[in-house]
Amino acid sequence: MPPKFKQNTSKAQPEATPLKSPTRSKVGPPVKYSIQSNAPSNSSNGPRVLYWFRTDLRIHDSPAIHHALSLEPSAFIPIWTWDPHYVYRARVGPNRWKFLLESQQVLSDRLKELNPKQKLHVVREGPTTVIPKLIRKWKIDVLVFEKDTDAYAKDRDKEVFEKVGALSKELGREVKVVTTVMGRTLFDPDELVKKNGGKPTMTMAQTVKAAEQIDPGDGGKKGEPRRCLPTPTWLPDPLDPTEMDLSSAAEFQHEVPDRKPDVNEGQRGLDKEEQHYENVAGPNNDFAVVTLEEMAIDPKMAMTPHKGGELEALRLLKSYIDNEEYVGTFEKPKSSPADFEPQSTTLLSPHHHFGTLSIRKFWWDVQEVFEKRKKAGKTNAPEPTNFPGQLLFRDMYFGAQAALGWAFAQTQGNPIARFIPWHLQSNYSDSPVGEHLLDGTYNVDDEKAEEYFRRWKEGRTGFPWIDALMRQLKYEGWMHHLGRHSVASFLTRGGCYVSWERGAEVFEEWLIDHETACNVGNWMWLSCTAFFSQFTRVYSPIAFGKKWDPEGHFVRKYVPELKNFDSKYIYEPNKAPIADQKRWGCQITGDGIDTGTEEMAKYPKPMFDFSEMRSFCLDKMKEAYGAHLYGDDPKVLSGEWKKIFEYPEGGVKKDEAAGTMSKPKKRTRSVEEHTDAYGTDADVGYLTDEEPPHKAKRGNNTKGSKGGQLKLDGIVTRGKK
Ligand SMILES: Cc1cc2nc3c(=O)[nH]c(=O)nc-3n(C[C@H](O)[C@H](O)[C@H](O)COP(=O)(O)OP(=O)(O)OC[C@H]3O[C@@H](n4cnc5c(N)ncnc54)[C@H](O)[C@@H]3O)c2cc1C
Repeated sequence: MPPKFKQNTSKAQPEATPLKSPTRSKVGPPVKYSIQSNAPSNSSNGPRVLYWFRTDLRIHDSPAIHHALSLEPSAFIPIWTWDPHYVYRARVGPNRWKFLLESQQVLSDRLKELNPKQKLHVVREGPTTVIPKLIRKWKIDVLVFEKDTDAYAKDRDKEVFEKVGALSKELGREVKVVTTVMGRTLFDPDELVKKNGGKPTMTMAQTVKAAEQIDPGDGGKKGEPRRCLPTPTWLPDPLDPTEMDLSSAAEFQHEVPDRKPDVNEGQRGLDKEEQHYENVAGPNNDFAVVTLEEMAIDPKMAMTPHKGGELEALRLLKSYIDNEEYVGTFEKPKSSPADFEPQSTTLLSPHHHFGTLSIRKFWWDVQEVFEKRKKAGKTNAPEPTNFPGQLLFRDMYFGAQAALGWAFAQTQGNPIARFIPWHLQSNYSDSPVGEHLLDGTYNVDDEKAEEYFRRWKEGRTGFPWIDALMRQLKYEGWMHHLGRHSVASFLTRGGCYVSWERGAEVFEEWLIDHETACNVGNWMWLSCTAFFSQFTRVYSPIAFGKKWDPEGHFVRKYVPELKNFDSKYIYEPNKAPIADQKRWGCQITGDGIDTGTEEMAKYPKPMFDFSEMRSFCLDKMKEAYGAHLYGDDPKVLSGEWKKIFEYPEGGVKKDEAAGTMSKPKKRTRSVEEHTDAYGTDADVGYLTDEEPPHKAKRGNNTKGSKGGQLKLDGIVTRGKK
């Protein structure tokens, strides 16, 4: 008889042997739960288990699935709840929806492979209302899900706990709620915080020190993430279809959510009513995965070439792991932000976010490569710039977020966020879950800053490196880490002097790998709000791209109107003689709204003098640092900071003459003295001042290939003819 779990070890466990103590094998999985290897049929007297998938859309190395199956269920019902919070209140663009829906479909197919009666049951209602109803209707005994330390998730899960507790009393029988360890990070973020003295993890050193005190609980060493768990090879049945059917349940009152406010309204694209909440089990009453069309999202707007789903994640991981040289020598600062097809880093981040790839599998597979290389006398790249270091950075941000909750993702009330009187600051409102939460709007204190922000977002700043990166983000949903450095520095302290929160919101909307902890943490880092403070290190929007990609292949792909420009002008096309601009089919003029014609495109001039704005920002940063204010300071919360920085009380602050931001003061030091083409994150070795060699290049890297032009059909629309 086949065991319920596939053993990922060289020594398969003997059949019908419940494992009492965890054992370790080379690649990993100690077996924490007893494995019953009876015939693959439902246990007749086991509990009915409702399994709630969230950010764990996989069957490999899943602590919660593992636990659920160890209960030997008489029925196992895997669900996904279609939470209106993510549909209407969190910013999610078409690309991320596409990635999620693909991931769900692949998961559903994977479940079906394990048992033809199984699938992912998508229930189209918020979890806090639908779960108690499902428990009642399906006579569930145990609800199982994986822990999540995101601020929203914590509140939501607490509410589910309370509601199930109340239901349990009402029904007069025990309904258990089991939350298993978090599978989305290497270490439990709450544990990291505990071992860090109750404080947010703010540096790599703190994170590693805290991790070193955590026992993985599987026989492994302190400081090591726990080993991977086996993949199930069989699943129990759900209930029979008549019992599953919700349409016939008179007591099942489907709650259609309030659509307003809908922060995603502008990007649905199809001129039709949304249908995804019409029926709790979908239009065919079969719990099918929602479609983009049902959400009124135009599939043409979901252009990302990056595919969701566990199989793609495992395929990608294997392709890297098979390339031992790449894994062993990978150093983030040496990977090029200008590489594409393939990119220079793994692009596994969206899979980590949705849990289509276990973060621990990535960790342990890399460790195995390191071991192999060590045995062969080869050296491996050092932490933190190597792959394990990258994963630890991720945990660091999760630890910081876990300690601070909602406050982590905003300035007001945030004790780690240095207060900087940026333009376009967030508006706040009191809220039932806490004081001073972002209300989703921002204050346009300066029209010019608003224009800079719009042009940055839409990739029409007139700086081709910045515009190429922003268009890559918008259309593909991903950007290399150092590209993110460039555009984040440019929007905040190294160009536009616009609040990091505006940038984080755009990333939230467009990234397929959006992860609040990492996004907010990195935006605070790049804007020198928290984690990093060397604000004199500014990325040049010209020199930085040029260093990596002198020929401008990346710019030519994503800003195709410049594709014929000579390399000499590709980063500063405004400097090209007019006759050449005409010859190359693109005039450098305007603000980028009028994109010209097929015959003669238009690309904007730089929207400002970078050197001037850089100096202006440096002065402002110096002033802000001098004031020593943080987000939780009473002067920040009360608005008294406006007096300190002579900030306008409200409305739009315009320069008398031209409606520009208050004039940049001339600095005594030259721009060159400050402008560091690479920037330096000495603390973490993100970047070095060295010439960036393409050391950790992937096998068939096509950087520099002629085939790199992007066919941006429908992207860069040519206006009037
Ligand atoms: C302004 C800004 C915003 C960001 N927003 C996000 C976000 O929303 N979600 C997100 O996952 N990452 C974010 N990052 C971090 C980083 O840019 C991405 O994780 C990385 O580029 C993803 O590409 P990759 O999978 O090829 O990374 P790789 O270089 O292959 O790294 C492997 C994995 O390590 C993790 N990782 C790598 N670098 C970081 C980092 N600095 N912080 C946290 N985790 C890291 C990711 O899970 C990644 O998949 C942001 C960085 C910046 C500067």
